[in-house]
Amino acid sequence: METIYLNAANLDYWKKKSTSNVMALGFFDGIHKGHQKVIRTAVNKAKERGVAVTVMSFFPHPKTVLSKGNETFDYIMPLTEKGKVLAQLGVDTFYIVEFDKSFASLSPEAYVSNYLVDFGVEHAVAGYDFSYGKFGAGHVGRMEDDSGGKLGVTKVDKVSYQGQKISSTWIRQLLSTGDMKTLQHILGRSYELACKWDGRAFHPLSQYTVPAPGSYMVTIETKNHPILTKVEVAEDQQTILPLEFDQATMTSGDRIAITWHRRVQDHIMYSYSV
Ligand SMILES: Cc1cc2nc3c(=O)[nH]c(=O)nc-3n(C[C@H](O)[C@H](O)[C@H](O)COP(=O)(O)O)c2cc1C
Ligand SMILES: Nc1ncnc2c1ncn2[C@@H]1O[C@H](COP(=O)(O)OP(=O)(O)OP(=O)(O)O)[C@@H](O)[C@H]1O
Repeated sequence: METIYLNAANLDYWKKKSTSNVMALGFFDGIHKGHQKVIRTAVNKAKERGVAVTVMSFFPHPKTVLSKGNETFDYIMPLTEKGKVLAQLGVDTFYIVEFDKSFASLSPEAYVSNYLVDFGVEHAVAGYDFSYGKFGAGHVGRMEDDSGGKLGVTKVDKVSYQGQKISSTWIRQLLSTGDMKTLQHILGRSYELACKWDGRAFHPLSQYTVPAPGSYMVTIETKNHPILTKVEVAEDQQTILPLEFDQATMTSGDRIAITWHRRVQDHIMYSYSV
């Protein structure tokens, strides 16, 4: 899979390089089951048509740009990780548009014309609530008209879990309460984050969100093999302490994947001597 960072300076170059494709649209933080349905729909449409499948996302998140920098934003996964998951789902090209004020102020029609039609998109796929263009005024129901009939559009219906729409916002809430079990259901996989080991504790790499402080069962990649063990997330949520494994198996400075299974019931062990 090729990853292409688009901005005003290189836009024309990449337009010329593009070929016919089916494109999935959205920010896709966390790539949960709703996102997966959008992307799989695009992959299937592209296969039917014998063209490439592309994803167009943005960076940074629109909220950080449109809130005048006042709002902090917790990313669920960095772009590199997003790219890996998209590649596994069968995406050929991953476009990341630099989301700045001038891009945000494009009219819905200008966005569809300059970023979809001009990029060889013959069919676009987005979820039922995808919005685009200045003030988020464009929505998936009018995209075909915004393109002047030049592209077809598939709108993917809402994917829910226990009656609630699966969303990146919900993932952030589950991380903030440490509910890794529900998170597993809405991601369709266990939550994973990459860390560095400093000889004493793990520290998350940037653009991951660490679950709420507490104890968790996790799988850690060590030198030789993955181990199932227990860790404690400290109050600062930047320090993850191993509770029960042989620290000699770790190599300092490594990029280590931690897969989160469940929160361990907080309890105090009393011992009595009689
Ligand atoms: C060209 C373009 C312009 C946008 N302008 C605005 C805007 O002015 N205000 C806003 O709140 N969101 C704006 N957005 C963000 C969208 O409304 C939406 O949040 C974003 O495309 C992510 O969609 P998703 O959350 O469905 O993935 C814009 C998006 C695009 C693609
Ligand atoms: N539960 C869902 N069912 C179907 N489509 C979805 C679902 N969630 C997101 N999508 C679609 O996936 C794409 C990416 O959406 P987006 O990144 O806004 O996800 P989100 O989970 O809704 O995020 P947020 O919680 O920040 O609004 C969009 O086309 C959106 O419509």
